[in-house]
Amino acid sequence: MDRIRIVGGNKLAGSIPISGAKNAALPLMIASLLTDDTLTLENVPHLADVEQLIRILGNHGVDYSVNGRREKQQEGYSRTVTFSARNIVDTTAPYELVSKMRASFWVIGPLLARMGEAKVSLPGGCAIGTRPVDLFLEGLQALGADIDVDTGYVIAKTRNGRLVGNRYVFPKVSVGATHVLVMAASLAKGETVLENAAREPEIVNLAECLNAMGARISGAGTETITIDGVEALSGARVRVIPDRIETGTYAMAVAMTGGDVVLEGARADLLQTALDVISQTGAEITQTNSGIRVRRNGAGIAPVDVTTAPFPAFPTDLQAQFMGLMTMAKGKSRITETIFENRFMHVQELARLGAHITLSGQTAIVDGVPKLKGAPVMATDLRASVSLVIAGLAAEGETTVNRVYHLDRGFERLEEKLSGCGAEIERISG
Ligand SMILES: CC(=O)N[C@H]1[C@@H](OP(=O)(O)OP(=O)(O)OC[C@H]2O[C@@H](n3ccc(=O)[nH]c3=O)[C@H](O)[C@@H]2O)O[C@H](CO)[C@@H](O)[C@@H]1O
Ligand SMILES: C=C(OP(=O)(O)O)C(=O)O
Repeated sequence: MDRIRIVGGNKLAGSIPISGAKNAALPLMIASLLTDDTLTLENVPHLADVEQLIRILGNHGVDYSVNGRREKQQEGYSRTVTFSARNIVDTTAPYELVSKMRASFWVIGPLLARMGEAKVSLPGGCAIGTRPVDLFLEGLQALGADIDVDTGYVIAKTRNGRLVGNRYVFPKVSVGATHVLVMAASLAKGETVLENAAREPEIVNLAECLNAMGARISGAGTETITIDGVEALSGARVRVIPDRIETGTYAMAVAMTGGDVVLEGARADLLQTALDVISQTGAEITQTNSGIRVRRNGAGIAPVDVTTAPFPAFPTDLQAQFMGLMTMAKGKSRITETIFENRFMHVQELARLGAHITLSGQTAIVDGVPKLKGAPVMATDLRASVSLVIAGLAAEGETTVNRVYHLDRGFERLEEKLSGCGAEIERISG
């Protein structure tokens, strides 16, 4: 199993290209199931989750081809990928495929809307909480689907071959359930109004994609989304937005090690709350023509309290990384997680590097220390793993991060991007 070896202490300086967003690319790829035409996606990141979803879509009959590459771009960087679901050959998404990645459950929306039926295994994914699917099922039922759950599978059928538009109020904000209902309602008969919908930029990217395919969606990015269903969707060419979580992660790395880095292609409007918080810790953040510049000189890291919440608030997917940064703050900070009940798996690993953190329910109290010391660590999920990388970059001596497959789910060429800015970081295979 691969490991990442880091020798900490170097400031970061230079530029890091920000990849296409994993969490936007996945729903856009799934949207290809809604049409028998070709959907071309630009800026698709080269990640394990993307490869896994390609396998899942392939099982339903989706062909794909990689036909474009940015100039001077090396193998493995974000690329243009074409998806074609001319014939759906299977409406079942089996356990063996779906259990590896939560977002693969989302195929239920387009399969049901286009084919009138879907049988999809209950999902797996990162070990960050129980992650039920009740809102998906309730929402699809509101659009007229009959749903059964049997032997680990959700079996969904339309009554007369087509979903029917309706008003649905999410009892709780859910990114995934919003993606699924927006996709499903696009092909439903009549109008759907989704209230208390997720407002994440990835929802906006999906709505832009569906509208380019001929859907009639308004209000994406607000809490009320209106979808006027159409009979069929066509192909389109759409660009995946830059990854706001990767952006925030590298910004926090610079805020922790010190230095001066331009995050090429990053968009501040996708993570303004997180950038404001990083500024409060003492880093200087400016939007430039080419991206976001992050600088921190010798001044110490100021402690800042944060609470995760749905967009536009501070994202849960940056909570672990921010905790990494706060381990070396000059004082105490409180980090409260409100989205997932078990997203503190990094706490005990950060402690191995010398961090002082105590947990009180859903709040972590981080008592900053003047220095961390390298150690072998491992994490059980994607963002927790990268928080250990950030802490390792600032720690004295050598840190080895095990279970790199978590990082490969969501960070394209992580060690290359960081070593390009002066970090001593390498992958050790085997
Ligand atoms: C691939 C992808 O885009 N993943 C992101 C997506 O996950 P995902 O879409 O799974 O997250 P949700 O927004 O659905 O989850 C938010 C909360 O709602 C709960 N819930 C959700 C659905 C449901 O049917 N019932 C229910 O109770 C969840 O357990 C969680 O407590 O949004 C999360 C919240 O920003 C991010 O951390 C993930 O990185
Ligand atoms: C939790 C995440 O992904 P998933 O929803 O696929 O588990 C993530 O991207 O941080």
